[in-house]
Amino acid sequence: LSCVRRGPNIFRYIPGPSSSSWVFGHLLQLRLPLQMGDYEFTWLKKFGSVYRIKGSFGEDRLMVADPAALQHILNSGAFGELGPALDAAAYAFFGKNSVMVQTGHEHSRLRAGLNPGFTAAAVRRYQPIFAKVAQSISEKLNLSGESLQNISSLFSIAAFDAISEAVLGCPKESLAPKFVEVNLKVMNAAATQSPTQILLEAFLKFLPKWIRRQAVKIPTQSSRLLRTQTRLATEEGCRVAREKLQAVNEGLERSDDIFGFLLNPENSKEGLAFEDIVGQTSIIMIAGGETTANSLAFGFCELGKNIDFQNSLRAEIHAALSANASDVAYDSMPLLNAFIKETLRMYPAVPFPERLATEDTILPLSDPIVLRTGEQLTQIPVQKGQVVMVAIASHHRVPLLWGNDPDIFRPSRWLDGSVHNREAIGPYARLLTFMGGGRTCLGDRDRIMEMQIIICELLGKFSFSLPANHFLRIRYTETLQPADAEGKKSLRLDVKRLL
Ligand code: HEM
Repeated sequence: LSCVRRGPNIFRYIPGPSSSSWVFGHLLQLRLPLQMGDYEFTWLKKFGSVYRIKGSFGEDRLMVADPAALQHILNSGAFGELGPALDAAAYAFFGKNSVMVQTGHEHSRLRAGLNPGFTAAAVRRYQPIFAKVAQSISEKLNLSGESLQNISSLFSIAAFDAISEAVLGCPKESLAPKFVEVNLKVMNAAATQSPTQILLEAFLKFLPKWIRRQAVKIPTQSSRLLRTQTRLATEEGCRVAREKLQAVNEGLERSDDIFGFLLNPENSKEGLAFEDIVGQTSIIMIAGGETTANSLAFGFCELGKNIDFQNSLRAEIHAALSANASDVAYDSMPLLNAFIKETLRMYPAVPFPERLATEDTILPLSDPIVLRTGEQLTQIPVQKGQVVMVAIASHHRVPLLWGNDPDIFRPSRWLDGSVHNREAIGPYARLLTFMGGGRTCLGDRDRIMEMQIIICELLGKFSFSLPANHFLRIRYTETLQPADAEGKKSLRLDVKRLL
């Protein structure tokens, strides 16, 4: 039964959807559907948790949602690089020194140096920052005479404020206005995904990595914006870091934000250089801000749909606040945490990152697949150079793992035993939202805390409902984004102050 067929042609026999476009394969259906998952989740139901799709120009790719295969991809070291398009995008968005574009020893060195800034103890220091940011959203809602609010843009600004204070140690008002403006614009640039862009990316895979990474220099409007953004991020990161070092030289106390912490040689046993630290400004500001803002927005949309659940969650919040408003035990609130987990399950910010096999390897499978030939396969041989999709969003909808209604937003699944208790691959709640293995997201702990604090503050004081004729589009724009019918980032909710 457990046969392993070797040779490059094995993929031909792996079932998957048929494609009518040799040029695009399935990339348009995957990346530009009206609603994210329109095709992907149908394929998952039809072909199971590992199937073949077509990339551009006839390329075969695997969509992988199977737990054992994902464990291998993320932890074995055999998939040591990002896929070509993701690598070029990460390089363009985050710059050449960012941890995400490093590989091998250099990646491990940077991770080891950065980790101490993101431990649970470190994250607890940021709690007052998140509380302040949450209150500022409340104040904006209080001051606004309108009940209809674009919640997603409020969350974007708040998440940027939070990251700016927690990481750089300064309010966004003290950053260069151009830097702030460009950062807030840059995710909208990602939203300009089009067939042309996907085609351009398709050509990149034929080029060596160092040339591919120069694609950001092609003089288009969006690459100009990205270049400006990484330049300004490095300049602002350098300026802020220099000011911190100077303050210490003048005998002032060290700041305990992430940069301040990492610039202290006592905290960085791996000896991070100045450039190593400031080189992370862009990834932290962009990856950290938008992902959180959009996750919150999707969560509030679900609250707007389910008023009964919203009321129950609010009752839990009021009880926790009245028990101890100055030190809320967020992790001990069952509905709050079930709600956050369900939001991150249904709306994983990065739904299908690519990985490249850097050596020949064998993918083990939890669930055998049946080839077109009728043969059953418990392992798939993968050759060096093969691109696979880490199908996070699909993994989160495999019925065996999450219960028989995985397409439904149902926080109670986390409380009634529907969720699997297999070995976790990712760092949080058996989800893969923050990835897993050596490239696990660095910001997972503080994002959970930020979400807990913002949800408690807002739900404690306001009610949220969906306006009539509401339409939410879930767009893939490198990350998942809530959008209106025209595809513009937006989520409007009716907000009412509670008496
Ligand atoms: C809800 C919020 C967030 C989500 C869902 C999220 C998700 C992810 C995912 C899926 C990856 C892996 C991408 C890949 O390798 O293809 C990643 C990487 C990363 N994230 Fe996050 N992220 C979030 C917030 C943050 C925050 C707040 C920070 C920093 C303060 C952060 C910093 C990073 C960094 C530095 C990496 C690169 C790690 C590496 O390549 O070794 N993220 N994130």
